[in-house]
Amino acid sequence: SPSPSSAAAAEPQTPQDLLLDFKASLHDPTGALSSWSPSTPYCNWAHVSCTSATAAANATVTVSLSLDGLGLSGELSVSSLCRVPGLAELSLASNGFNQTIPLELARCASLVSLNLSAGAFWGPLPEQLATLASLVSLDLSRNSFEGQVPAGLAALGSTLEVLDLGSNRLSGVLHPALFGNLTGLHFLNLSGNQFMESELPPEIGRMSSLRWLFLQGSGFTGVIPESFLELEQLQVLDLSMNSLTGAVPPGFGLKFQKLMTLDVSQNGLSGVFPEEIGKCSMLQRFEVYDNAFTGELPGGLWSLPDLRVIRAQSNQFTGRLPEFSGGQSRLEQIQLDNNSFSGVIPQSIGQVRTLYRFSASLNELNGSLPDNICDSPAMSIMNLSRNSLCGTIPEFKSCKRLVSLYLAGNGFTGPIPASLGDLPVLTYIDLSSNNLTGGIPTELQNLKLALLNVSYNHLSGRVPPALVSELPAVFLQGNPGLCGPGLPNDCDGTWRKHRGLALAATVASFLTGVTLLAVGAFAVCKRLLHGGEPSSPWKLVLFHPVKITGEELIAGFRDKSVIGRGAFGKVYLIELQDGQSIAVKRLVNSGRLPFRAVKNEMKALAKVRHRNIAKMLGFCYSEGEVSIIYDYLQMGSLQDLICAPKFTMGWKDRVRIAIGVAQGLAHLHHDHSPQVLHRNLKASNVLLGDEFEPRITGFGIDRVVGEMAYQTSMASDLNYKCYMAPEQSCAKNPTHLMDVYSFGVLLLELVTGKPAEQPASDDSVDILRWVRRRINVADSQILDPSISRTAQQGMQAALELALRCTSVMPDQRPAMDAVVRSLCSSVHPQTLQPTEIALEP
Ligand SMILES: Nc1ncnc2c1ncn2[C@@H]1O[C@H](COP(=O)(O)OP(=O)(O)OP(=O)(O)O)[C@@H](O)[C@H]1O
Repeated sequence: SPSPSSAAAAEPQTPQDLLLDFKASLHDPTGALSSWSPSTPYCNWAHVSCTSATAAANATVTVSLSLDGLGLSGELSVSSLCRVPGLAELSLASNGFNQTIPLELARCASLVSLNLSAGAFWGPLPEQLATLASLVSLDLSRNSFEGQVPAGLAALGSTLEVLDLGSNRLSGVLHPALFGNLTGLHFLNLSGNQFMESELPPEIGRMSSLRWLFLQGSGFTGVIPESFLELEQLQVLDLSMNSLTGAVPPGFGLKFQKLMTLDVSQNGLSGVFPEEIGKCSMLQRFEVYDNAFTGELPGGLWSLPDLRVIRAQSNQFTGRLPEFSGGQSRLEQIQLDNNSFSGVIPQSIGQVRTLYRFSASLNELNGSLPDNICDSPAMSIMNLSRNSLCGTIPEFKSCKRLVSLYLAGNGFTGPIPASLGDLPVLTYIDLSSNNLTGGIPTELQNLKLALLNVSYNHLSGRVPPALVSELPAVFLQGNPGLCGPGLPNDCDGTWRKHRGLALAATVASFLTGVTLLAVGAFAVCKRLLHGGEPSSPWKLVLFHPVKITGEELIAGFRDKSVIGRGAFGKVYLIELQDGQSIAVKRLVNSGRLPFRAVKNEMKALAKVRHRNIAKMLGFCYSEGEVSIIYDYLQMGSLQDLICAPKFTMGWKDRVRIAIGVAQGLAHLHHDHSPQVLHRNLKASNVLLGDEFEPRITGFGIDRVVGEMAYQTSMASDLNYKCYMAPEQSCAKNPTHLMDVYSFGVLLLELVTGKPAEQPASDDSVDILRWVRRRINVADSQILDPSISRTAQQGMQAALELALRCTSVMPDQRPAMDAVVRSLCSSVHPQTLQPTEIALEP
């Protein structure tokens, strides 16, 4: 029987032991918890703090753990942690746990604050969290939680003050019962859950203590409930980026005496905005842009003492702009573009000393610019383009911070003020399409301009030399009186000659255009006559002996020879006269790179030689169209196998395929300099040779077609989105870790026996979501049931590896050489020998 000491070791009792047990479950690469040692009292450990309720020796101690941003990962084991007496605060925020919420957390009964934000957690939100009856603050934001917000969380009741579920992948409808009960909330954040399909629950309006309400970007539909009018404590209300419709309820704002920020922009709201908002004396930001509001902006708004920002662009607002209470106004930004405001620009605008952006383009403003328009020392962006303004442009002298000045598309007359040249940071000037006269002031040469568009005015005289050389001619055109080198009139009286030349050039370019059109039409006709074949000359480049000519290759592009098709084009099987078979991928969007560039890339790709990489035999090039020639592998692809009516391959063969693919990918990543990235790994790009030896194909296509064409083709391939790493859509550069992610998806296919994208039947989710939804329930439901139980251990290891490869955080994914090692160590060497496969018809 175990000795007392070993029993104690198995089941730690002191807070110290319990915390050390918890630490043991963490991976702590930077040693942030190295001070956690049995020799020091735990209250002195780093990131642990203790407070005692009374000074008495036996006082209850409350413990706080703040492990934010320590680079921790690992499989959290919280069962011992939850037994630490007095554990009141736990923060694991900004780490990389990549797992579901451990259900044992529900046992941390004394927790007052739980922060798991940005911890790379995923999976459903467990209802069990509702057992944390003392919880005041629950922050689960910025993770990948999925599914509905469990109605059971209502049991947290009125004790809960902060609930942050923002920036997750939560979906479905919000249960009204949830909010009916959480009456103590001060802070509610459901924003950034773009898959939510819910109306705004009126019950939220009954949370009378709410101060911060963030509901933006979460797919909310319907109207703003009237009950929201009662939220008297509100300081911030953000409903932007949803699909809300209808009018804002009358009286909105009447009770918002503490409101500082209101944002309802980017919805489908309409009607007149209620006047009462103009009485919210603490309002600082009023953002209503991109809606369909009509009528005037609430009059009281303009004189609110604290208002800094008005963003009302892209609505249908009408009316005149009011005078400002000059020196008292604290307005910093006024954006009114793309509305129907009319009347003149208020004289007092220059007195608003804090104003740095004033844009009201695309309106019906008229009259002239006030002389003092640039008196605000902060003014930096002014855009009044496309109005009906007239008169002369005043001297701009005081606004030394002006960066952009857009006055295009008005009726301004007179000269361009030379004083613009004295504004030290002025960089963008657009004065096009006005009636300006006189010359372009030489003072403008002092500026470091990125844009000077003065086209379509009545300017004349010599263009200052520095400006001619730096500006595209289009920004000067439409001013027949301007002259200078490179312009139709070079200022030397040779205008006529040039005009003659210009005319000749126009005629010549017209004729060239006609000729090109004719040639183009001829080429198209020729293509049509020849069954869609591109015209020669062919350039056939072979890296291995293949007995084929360009003509024979093109003749082989027949519909009946198509054996596969993907986003990048169709694959044709062509049988050569000597009995050899080749597979030719005819790229549909070849990016039209020049032959030399394509050849160089092809050569580099053809040099990649490995038993798990498909052999590239050569390529054919014609007018930018590229076809790649591969060895034909008669077993087809892994996808063909997995999608067969019954996929009954044993685990041994599956793991051999996985190892082969991993080895091929590791070769691309680690044995080439510069590194070769696949960028399109999926089951259809894993071909099978003799005895199911896998061969990776379709890699490096981005290098052949160019990034633009690659992106376009990838974007069109909705079927295989699930192979793409989540960061792919926003990352600047591709990385090998994106390939690792795709490999992880492929490994999941082998473990589950299911194709990556599931047809509509199986609740039409992709494989990763399918797996993640079940992972909390039981791993045995994930592993392919057709495989004998004896293989379970290996499959389980492969499942875990696949989940690591598909981690949402790229730096949590293993490199491919580590994947190879991991897969190889999970199998018996004998497994690597091929065995028979049973593929039922
Ligand atoms: N070299 C080959 N030998 C035998 N069959 C092939 C070969 N190349 C492709 N195939 C067949 O064609 C199918 C589709 O291949 P293709 O490369 O067009 O698919 P994809 O990867 O979906 O497309 P894309 O690379 O454009 O995204 C494969 O699943 C396979 O059945």
